Amino acid sequence: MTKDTVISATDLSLTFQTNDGPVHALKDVSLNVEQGDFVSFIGPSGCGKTTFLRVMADLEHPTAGQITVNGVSPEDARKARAYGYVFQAAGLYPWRTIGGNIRLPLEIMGYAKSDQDARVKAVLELVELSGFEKKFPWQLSGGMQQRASIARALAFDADLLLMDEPFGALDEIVRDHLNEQLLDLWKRTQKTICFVTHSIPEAVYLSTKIVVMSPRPGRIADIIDSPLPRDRPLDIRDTPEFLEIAHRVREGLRAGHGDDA
Ligand SMILES: Nc1ncnc2c1ncn2[C@@H]1O[C@H](COP(=O)(O)OP(=O)(O)OP(=O)(O)O)[C@@H](O)[C@H]1O
Repeated sequence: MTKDTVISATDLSLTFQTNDGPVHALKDVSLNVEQGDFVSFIGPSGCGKTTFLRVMADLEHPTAGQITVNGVSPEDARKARAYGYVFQAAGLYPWRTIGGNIRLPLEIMGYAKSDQDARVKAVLELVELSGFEKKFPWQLSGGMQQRASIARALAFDADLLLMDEPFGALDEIVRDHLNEQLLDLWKRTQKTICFVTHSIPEAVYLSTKIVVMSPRPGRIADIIDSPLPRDRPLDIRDTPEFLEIAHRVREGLRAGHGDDA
């Protein structure tokens, strides 16, 4: 672990006790995420991707092993507002404007009105939604709503962004556009991003590191450090380098699937 290590997990396991017996959601997971990394977690349904993100966010507690976030426990990191969390659904309150939705956590935390105004303006610019502050969520497209939810997660200006399949429900063209915008935002802000996805092209296009996970129990099947440059036009997806990484991800997924593939 270096001074720039944001997430450090060692032999992390989490077993849920259910009526049907124990569910091993994570088993002996070890991973380091460094400052400025864009890390994607990819794997079949139920392999523990969301659980891992929730452990980072102190929303679940590991049953074995260690994890630190910015060098401290997830609980202390949460209290220090070390991360923003973006959910699969935008989850905006329909009776609040876009600005009002972004402002809500700042209001709850008691930020001064002038500070709230400045932060709302800044994050709307970051996600290219300036001018939409007074609109209601239903007046925006699905992609724009998801950008608003990213803006809300950025409101505290945390260096770490945890994103749980934020674009999964969007069509491919919108998703391509949001992927480009997210890469641009990541480069401009130099944030560290942990991103859950089911899509191989999305994982390869976005990431500096791809974590391939396998189910039953949730383990890491492969960690791929991407050789792609940080500047990535969308058509990089047609290059042999890109296709080679995508192939390795697919192989990792296949190997992890075992006999029931
Ligand atoms: N609170 C819980 N209680 C019991 N079991 C749970 C709980 N949360 C998750 N699980 C189980 O843990 C395993 C991992 O779930 P998790 O949601 O982390 O997977 P995932 O990889 O994110 O799946 P998906 O891609 O479908 O979102 C699954 O078998 C799931 O049913």
